[in-house]
Amino acid sequence: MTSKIAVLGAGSWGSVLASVLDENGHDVRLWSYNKEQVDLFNSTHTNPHYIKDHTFSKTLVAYNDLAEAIDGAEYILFVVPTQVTRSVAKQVAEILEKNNQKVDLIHASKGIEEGTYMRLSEVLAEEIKPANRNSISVISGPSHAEDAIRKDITLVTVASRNLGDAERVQHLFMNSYFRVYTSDDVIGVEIGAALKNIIAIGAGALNGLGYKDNAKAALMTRGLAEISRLGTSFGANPLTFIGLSGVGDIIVTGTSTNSRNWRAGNELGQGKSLDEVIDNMGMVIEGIATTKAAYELSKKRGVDMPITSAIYHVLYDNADIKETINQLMTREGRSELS
Ligand SMILES: NC(=O)C1=CN([C@@H]2O[C@H](COP(=O)(O)OP(=O)(O)OC[C@H]3O[C@@H](n4cnc5c(N)ncnc54)[C@H](OP(=O)(O)O)[C@@H]3O)[C@@H](O)[C@H]2O)C=CC1
Ligand SMILES: O=C(CO)COP(=O)(O)O
Repeated sequence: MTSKIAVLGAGSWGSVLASVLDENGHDVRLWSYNKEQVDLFNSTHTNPHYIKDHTFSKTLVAYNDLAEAIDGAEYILFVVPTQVTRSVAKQVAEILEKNNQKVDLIHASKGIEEGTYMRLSEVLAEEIKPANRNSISVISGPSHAEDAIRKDITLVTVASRNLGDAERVQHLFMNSYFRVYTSDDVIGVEIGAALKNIIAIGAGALNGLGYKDNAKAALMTRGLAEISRLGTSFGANPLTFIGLSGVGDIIVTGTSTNSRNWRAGNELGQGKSLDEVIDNMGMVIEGIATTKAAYELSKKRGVDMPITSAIYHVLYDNADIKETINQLMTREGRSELS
């Protein structure tokens, strides 16, 4: 069965997810707020700033008018950067209300909203009234756009409070190279997805400083331990953190030069300033804002997150990275599982 799906955000991941859905035969409308990008996409079927050397199918059409993109849609998939999701959701809410339209919501973004410390399913629930929405799902996992667009094997998880809703979303995306598992642990999937970006920045920084495999494995493992501590404090299932949205995503972003978060950390480790790193990337580095949100959240909730705290001080207090690592290494000894 085919569905009408609006994909909001035509950056790296939005255009790849739209392409997967288009290939699966759905009626997909890809929305971008950038008119030039939409015109280029529709005339050349390319999106060169975000996805290099790829021609998209002619059946995938981009829209610049949000109302046109979501008119008649059964599903709306949000793939804009975390910190602008609320503003896009407000625009969507207005249109849905006016149309008296009810949709299923999905998001694929990885972050925590600054200031409110909310997960994105919470942001969507707050902005879009129950009269205009059915389910809210999150799709997440180890999935670099650069690999998925080449149809490399990619496995992700879709989480929804109700497993039946997750199963419907699973069927939208599943194909021979894009395999989707279901979960009802929305909290765990969203927290794993958001916080792995902090660890990816750390792993990149270690690389930039010349540290080798032992150090990176240590950071990723202990990083996952503190993500899991924060997640379970909110009621997440601890097993989620050894799944695709936990260890899976830490492996892919903590070891790959495709990761913007890893690359940002690597450049910081090599001595570049944060402003230089952000200016050069030209794409969203979610881990920067999420480090601040997670650091503040850990303080509020009394959850020990030494790695997040160390990365926060490097990013926001200009702390020296080597000195910060030294402080982590000379902390009092403790039991691994405490
Ligand atoms: N890239 C990947 O491999 C993956 C990314 N993700 C997640 O997907 C989310 C999006 O990332 P990604 O696609 O990579 O990011 P990109 O930076 O590649 O693209 C983001 C898109 O959102 C647009 N945008 C920025 N601000 C606004 C706004 N206020 N309103 C509307 N659109 C806006 C950008 O436009 P412009 O650049 O013109 O400002 C751009 O088209 C992130 O949370 C990321 O963590 C998840 C899995 C994989
Ligand atoms: O989340 C991702 C892959 O799973 C993409 O990570 P980056 O945003 O660091 O590129």
